[in-house]
Amino acid sequence: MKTTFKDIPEAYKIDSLLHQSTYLVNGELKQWEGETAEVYSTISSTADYKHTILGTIPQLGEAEALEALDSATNAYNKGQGLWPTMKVIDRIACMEKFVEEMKTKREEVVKLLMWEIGKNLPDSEKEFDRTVDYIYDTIEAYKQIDRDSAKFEKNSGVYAHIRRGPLGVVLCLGPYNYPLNETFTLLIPALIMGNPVVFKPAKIGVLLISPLLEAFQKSFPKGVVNIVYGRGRVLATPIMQSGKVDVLALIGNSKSANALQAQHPKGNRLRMVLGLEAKNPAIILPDADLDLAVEECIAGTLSFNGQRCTALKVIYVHESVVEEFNRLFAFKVDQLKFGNPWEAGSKLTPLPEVEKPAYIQELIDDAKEKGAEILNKKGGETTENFIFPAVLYPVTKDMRVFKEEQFGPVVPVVSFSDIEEPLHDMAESDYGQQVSLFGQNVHTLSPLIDTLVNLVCRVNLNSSCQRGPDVYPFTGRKDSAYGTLSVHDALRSFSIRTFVASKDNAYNNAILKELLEKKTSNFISTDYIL
Ligand SMILES: O=C[C@H](O)COP(=O)(O)O
Repeated sequence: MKTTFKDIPEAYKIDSLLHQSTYLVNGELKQWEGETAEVYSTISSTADYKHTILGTIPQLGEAEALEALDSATNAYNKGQGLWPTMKVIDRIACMEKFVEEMKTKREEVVKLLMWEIGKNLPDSEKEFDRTVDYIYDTIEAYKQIDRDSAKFEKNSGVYAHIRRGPLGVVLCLGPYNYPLNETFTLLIPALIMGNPVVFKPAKIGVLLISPLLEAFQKSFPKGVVNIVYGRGRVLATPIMQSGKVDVLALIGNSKSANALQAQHPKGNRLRMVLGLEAKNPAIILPDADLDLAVEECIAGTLSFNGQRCTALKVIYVHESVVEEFNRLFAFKVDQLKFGNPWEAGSKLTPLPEVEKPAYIQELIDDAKEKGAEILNKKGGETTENFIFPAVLYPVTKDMRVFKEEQFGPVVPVVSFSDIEEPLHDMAESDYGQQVSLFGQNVHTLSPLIDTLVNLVCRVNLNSSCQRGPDVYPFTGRKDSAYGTLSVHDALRSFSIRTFVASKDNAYNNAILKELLEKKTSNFISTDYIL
């Protein structure tokens, strides 16, 4: 498929290059006149369907990174700064102002999601709207946090009121596949709990943050949100080495997380909230509804071209139904429409990572050399920034596509004769996020689910894997995650529980009453008896 500028509808056109020349530090939108880097677009604007230049972003240096860090450090000021001591209601007001400002930028951000990362229009709109909802839900959850905690059982005569407060300065690094939504699942809870943030957007999906810079600047006190652009090793390394980061919040890969953690003087004792790799399997049992399994596996493996940590990355099918599954699945994959993100029905879109098609091709070649075949007619067809998903079968454990997190459009199918085979692989895997289980017999499913919940954190019954709804815990075992995200859990991940204890309940209650009347900075739940 070829596309030229003339094919791009007026509403989605970008007429000139986008030069982001400011960054946000200490409440100021600072002008940058130094080195810049080109940002590429995944959209074809030329007949030969190449990645094209969309604009430029600043490449800040170590000095600017440390300036941003100092600004956040001052806003925290060892827990005595403006942000951690601000009254709860005032912090909520900042967040409410921000979300109102953000909503005015929907059109711009959605357009950039399409141009920068190639996410199709419905999913780009969903990413924006889901983020807005996430912010509102976070505000509501914050008002309720810990209210429903169980009371302490033992009556020792010590009375307490429980509080929840911030942890300190957060370094926030987001992913390219959900540059707005997933980044904000770190940023928003961190902020509302009273933690100032230094945020560096990912290399891809960076310009779409620009329309929001001003909203951040207008809504939060100085130093609370700092946004810097540039190379991770230039910016994040000195920030981590300074030892001033209290929480590393990252969605990305474990290699980066390990490297950053090692740079921090506190190393293993550093608090972290991490969303990392996964190799979520689908397991299709002999009695599965195959039509349903195929539909769900299409969405699970290939939504946003498979570039989701929650994507299904290997499909295990019982040998008794593998032939039928493969036939139905391969046929459906070939029906998926490839096109630019705004085109109606585009399920597959150009890939934002320049090197991704070649990488996927390597996985295909390796699998073919070791005995797998491409089952679908279009599998492996390429243009410069796209490769049509290949369904590979039979995939075996020695193949790279079985071992690596492909994070792209290629689907390995493995057949099994005994359920112990996929269970064994899952137990041996470095990852443990989710699984999709397809079957109908309750007596077979229930013991299996009991086993699976100790291998992963979410079992999806007759449905594909996903993060949402955002009120559910989002986490993983082993190298898949550290800490838990979701509207409610993330508030806890970015805070610590403290309490005030007294043997005199009347006195404790009087203090509590006073604090509540004055509107405190840390959320106070109801009182407890220890
Ligand atoms: O890339 C990982 C995301 O958490 C996936 O989120 P999603 O399941 O909502 O697409």
